[in-house]
Amino acid sequence: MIFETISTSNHEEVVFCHNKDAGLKAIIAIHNTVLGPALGGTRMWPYASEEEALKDVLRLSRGMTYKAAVSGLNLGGGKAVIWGDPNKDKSEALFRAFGRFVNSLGGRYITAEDVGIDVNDMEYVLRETDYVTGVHQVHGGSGDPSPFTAYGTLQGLLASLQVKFGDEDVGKYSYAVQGVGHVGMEFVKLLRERGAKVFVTDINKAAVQRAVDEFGCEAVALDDIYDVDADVYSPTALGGTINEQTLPRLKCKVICGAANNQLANDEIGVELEKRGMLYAPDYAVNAGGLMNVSLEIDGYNRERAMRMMRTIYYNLGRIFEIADRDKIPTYKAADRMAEERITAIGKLRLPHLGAAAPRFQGRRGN
Ligand SMILES: NC(=O)C1=CN([C@@H]2O[C@H](COP(=O)(O)OP(=O)(O)OC[C@H]3O[C@@H](n4cnc5c(N)ncnc54)[C@H](O)[C@@H]3O)[C@@H](O)[C@H]2O)C=CC1
Ligand SMILES: O=C(O)CCC(=O)C(=O)O
Repeated sequence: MIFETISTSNHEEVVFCHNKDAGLKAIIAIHNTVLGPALGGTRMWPYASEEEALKDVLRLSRGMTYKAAVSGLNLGGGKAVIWGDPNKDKSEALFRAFGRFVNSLGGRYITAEDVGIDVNDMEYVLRETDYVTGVHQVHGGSGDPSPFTAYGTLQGLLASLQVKFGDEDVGKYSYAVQGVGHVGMEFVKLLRERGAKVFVTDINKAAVQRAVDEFGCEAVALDDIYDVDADVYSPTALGGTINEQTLPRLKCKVICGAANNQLANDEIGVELEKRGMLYAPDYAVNAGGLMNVSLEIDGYNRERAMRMMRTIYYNLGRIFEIADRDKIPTYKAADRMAEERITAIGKLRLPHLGAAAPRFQGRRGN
């Protein structure tokens, strides 16, 4: 059953990590390393079952392959999940045990933050392996990638507004933002700074209150976010929120947010197209964090990172052009762009085997 699943999703390697003393149950999935080592964050979540955790890590790691490819990065796709409650189960031992597993892969997989994980957790991982990014600036790292992901999402939004409305006046439009965590809070701040009307929701009531008090957003109940009459829906929490149940409720003209795996399935992408809703493919929009942490490999440079964020605008423009040219939905255009690059470069290079391990210039003892 597991081999069948892995073979259907075309993964290279899936590692089940277990350490009883540390209470670690984690899965690292390496989807594809044709373009380079697999870089992708670690998610900590109280999954209902092992199947759910496996399904999540497989989808997320595949998405990373496409994200790196479409963004022009020399990176493959991988991701990890730790099965646990981020509010209760974190410890130094847990993250160090996890770090050892990451290290054992010799640089084929490089980790970073995702949902439920912050820069302090990566501090422990760094004690066990160099193959971690998004580490504190004191170590020569780039810190929390979320503000970059949010800024990159803004670039994707500008490209989307341009295509849909013919202008890039963020403040003229209204937004329904689902999830005000690390990325979402930064994103609503950027929207409000530009004068936009912003509706927010989150399961974390304190986060919603902060978005209201500090940034002047309007709170809506969790499920009501799908019914809000806003121009743009921004999924910035977990994946799969655009599905058969929510689609008929959405009134927006543009979908542009930072969450990974927003579409429940490909048919939803086709349906969005039919309904004239512009879908900005998630992995192209939310690549800012990946771009930012990837710069740690050669020596982090913030100015370079900010310049890279702008490429998201052009990547989205290219995706929309392909969709228009080939008369295909935007999700498919993004997939096509990514797959063409992997195929072309794959003909030139063999899969990354760890021989040319990432360097991590300028960090710690380097
Ligand atoms: N942190 C980063 O740089 C990147 C994050 N992403 C994606 O962006 C999304 C958000 O990531 P982060 O902000 O880092 O995570 P986070 O854990 O800081 O924030 C997620 C927020 O979503 C909320 N949430 C969970 N389920 C919800 C629901 N059903 N309805 C409303 N709110 C809900 C949580 O309470 C939390 O506040 C995730 O899908 C992640 O994979 C993608 C690229 C990079
Ligand atoms: O931004 C990060 O934490 C690394 C990249 C990543 O995991 C993602 O883009 O989902």
